[in-house]
Amino acid sequence: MSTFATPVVCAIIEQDGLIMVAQRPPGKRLEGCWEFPGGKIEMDELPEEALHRELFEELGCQVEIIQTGRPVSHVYDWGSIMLHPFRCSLVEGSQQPVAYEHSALQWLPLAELGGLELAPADLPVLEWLNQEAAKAE
Ligand SMILES: Nc1nc2c([nH]c(=O)n2[C@@H]2O[C@H](COP(=O)(O)OP(=O)(O)OP(=O)(O)O)[C@@H](O)[C@H]2O)c(=O)[nH]1
Repeated sequence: MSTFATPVVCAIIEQDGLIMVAQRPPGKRLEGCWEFPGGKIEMDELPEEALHRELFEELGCQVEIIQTGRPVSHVYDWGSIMLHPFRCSLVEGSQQPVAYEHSALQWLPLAELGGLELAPADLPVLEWLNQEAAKAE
């Protein structure tokens, strides 16, 4: 197995106190798991550029970045990823997200995300979100 970690971006899209999660479709790795939308960073692409591209392709929406999280690494049996998380909001006038590539989308309060079957790499991201929410209280 390669020791190179595939760089991936994900967006935590927040709206009216809720967070959007997307369900991975059948036939893909981690089928049925919930994730934050995003995807692999292409060669010569900045993480932020990948984020905007992936969200437009997958959900047809445009976002602005509220906060950049520390990248987290995770080793799957098929290889490693380095996941770059970004807290985002929809820009004014953006289309509401549409599940062009996922099985389903849902908007949930942060406290309910822990009850989902999340992609394992997302657990430290959830921890970060909980820390940020605690700071904001
Ligand atoms: N987009 C996204 N991907 C994630 C998250 N957490 C996580 O482990 N991943 C993994 O990071 C990779 C993201 O690449 P992708 O979204 O372009 O994946 P893909 O299904 O087209 O490719 P793949 O089937 O080759 O993995 C996937 O292997 C996915 O399982 C997440 O929150 N968002």
